[in-house]
Amino acid sequence: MVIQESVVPTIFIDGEAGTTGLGIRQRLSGLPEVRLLSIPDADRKNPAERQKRMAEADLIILCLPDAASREAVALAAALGPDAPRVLDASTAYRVDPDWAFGFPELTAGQADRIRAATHVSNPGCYSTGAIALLRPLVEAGKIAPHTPLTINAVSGYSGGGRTMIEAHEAEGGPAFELYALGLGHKHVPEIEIQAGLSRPPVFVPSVGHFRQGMLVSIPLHLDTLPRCPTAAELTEVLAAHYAGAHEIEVSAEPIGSLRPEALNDTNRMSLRVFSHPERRHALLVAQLDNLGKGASGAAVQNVKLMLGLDG
Ligand SMILES: NC(=O)C1=CN([C@@H]2O[C@H](COP(=O)(O)OP(=O)(O)OC[C@H]3O[C@@H](n4cnc5c(N)ncnc54)[C@H](OP(=O)(O)O)[C@@H]3O)[C@@H](O)[C@H]2O)C=CC1
Ligand SMILES: CC(=O)N[C@@H](CCC(=O)OP(=O)(O)O)C(=O)O
Repeated sequence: MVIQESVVPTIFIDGEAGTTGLGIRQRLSGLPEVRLLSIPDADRKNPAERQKRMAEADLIILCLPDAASREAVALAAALGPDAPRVLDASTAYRVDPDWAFGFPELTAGQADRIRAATHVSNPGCYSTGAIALLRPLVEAGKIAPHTPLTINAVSGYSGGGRTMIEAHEAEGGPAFELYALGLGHKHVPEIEIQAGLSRPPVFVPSVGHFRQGMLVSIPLHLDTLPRCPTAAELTEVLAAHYAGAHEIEVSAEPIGSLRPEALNDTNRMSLRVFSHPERRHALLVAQLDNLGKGASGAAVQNVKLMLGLDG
């Protein structure tokens, strides 16, 4: 394809040297439809140099800690009419009503909201799995919004960014650990709001000594849900909701175990419903790459929507 230089949209990734930034850069570098601006390593934390690149960009992607993201948004806004559009990978704006939530498969019209938005917030990795499982079931009336829910999840250590990667790879981290045991993990608000719940779920994340990959699981007592649905009914709702979604598959394959790493280096997510019908127990499970559909892959999906490259 021959693309005229003048119409090629320009992107600046603020935080391109970090885990998520690098993943986005690698994915976008294969796209001839965009031009990537870069910043010398010595300047990557220099606000004036970053702002100079923002002024040249049509879209900036922020792959920074929350506080630095907020600073970057202010740097971009200060450009006034020349301000670029913003896609933020941090937690800072995921429940801000002025930002579009960057999960195109969330609900009808969400992809169009992302296409039209000036400010888009990329979902968190755990949140992506939990919201993908819950939102269609809440919308279909299978799970009542006030249902007391618990979400268990395990992530590879790359979910903790450079610091956790270095700790696990240099010093050898724990084989497995529960964390966020104050039960105040930063993803709870976005899961509650974007899944359409009216009661915050108990969220129990954990990290294992493997680089990437993730499982998010939600146990259900089916007889506490409206009209006691079967697992097959829950699967049908999910399958219908994601029927046209390229990155999300709903599997009914009968398997007895699941590994977090199965979808590594893809942008895909698999959703499953397991059950014990006599006990009326079910388990919803999402399997994804925390660095793929959980971060950089999702960001590139949003970039394509924002720049009209998804056709
Ligand atoms: N890892 C994951 O699975 C996911 C991460 N995210 C989110 O993406 C964002 C980035 O995370 P991740 O890539 O994992 O983290 P990393 O720590 O790997 O990368 C963050 C990058 O930002 C740089 N940075 C920090 N402060 C500034 C600043 N003031 N100005 C410019 N650059 C700065 C860091 O530099 P230095 O290292 O030198 O401090 C580093 O290169 C976070 O908000 C995270 O919550 C979202 C989904 C999943
Ligand atoms: C293992 C690990 O530490 N994971 C990170 C979540 C990473 C992620 O996807 O979330 P954000 O985009 O919201 O940072 C954590 O629990 O804080």
